[in-house]
Amino acid sequence: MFTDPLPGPTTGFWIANDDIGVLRAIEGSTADFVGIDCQHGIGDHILRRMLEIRSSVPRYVRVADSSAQKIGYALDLGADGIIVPMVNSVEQAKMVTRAAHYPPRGDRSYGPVSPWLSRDVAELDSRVTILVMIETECGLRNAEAILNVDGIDGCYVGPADLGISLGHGANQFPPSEPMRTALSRIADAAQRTRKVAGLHAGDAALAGTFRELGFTMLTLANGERLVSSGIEQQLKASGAEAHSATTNSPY
Ligand SMILES: C[C@H](O)CC(=O)C(=O)O
Repeated sequence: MFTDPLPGPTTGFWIANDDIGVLRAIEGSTADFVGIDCQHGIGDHILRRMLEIRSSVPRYVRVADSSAQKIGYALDLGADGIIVPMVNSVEQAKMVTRAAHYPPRGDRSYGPVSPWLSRDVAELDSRVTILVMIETECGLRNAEAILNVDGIDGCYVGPADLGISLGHGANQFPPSEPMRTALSRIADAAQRTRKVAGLHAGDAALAGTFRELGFTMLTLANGERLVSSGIEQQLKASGAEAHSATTNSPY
């Protein structure tokens, strides 16, 4: 849960497959957070192993959908927060907060799993951060009202999905002019509602551009791309021929 004053600029990475080693490397770095992708990336089965060891780097799980089952499962395993895809309305945002909190705030079912998790309901309830993904034309229209929902800590924008929904295409790295306008609207809505504005920057070199638009919480790359660029860098440093298959992927 983010409290006022909101955190300053933060930078994180995604884990999109079963790279527990890369996850531990990110957790041992100065990254501010890690996103674990259970929507397009890894399946739920590996999540338990990923979260069974405590980390001082917050781990936000992107759940597959906004169902109470997916949200409860990630939190029971010890996610510090959830990133919920495709949140388009106030009603959906309210359902998400209810699924993430125990009564009286919500209707989450009790079942902490990871050994290091507290068994105290109030303590468990207070550690949950909720980020909703604004990534459709409808979500953009309702962004301010969604962010205003009590219990929503902020938004996280998926530029590819938002670009597709607005008819500008998936490749928004760097963002086109109409995309910049849309992104500014979301960042401004977050500022007005005193919530965090997050976004996938897709490239470390674009971090400054997105920070200027008002996004404070950025992800730069996923584990596969981190490993890939590390391999390329090592080969180059040794004087060997260096190229990599995935370095140019936006995730
Ligand atoms: C890292 C994410 O997959 C970004 C995303 O969801 C997007 O639509 O862009």
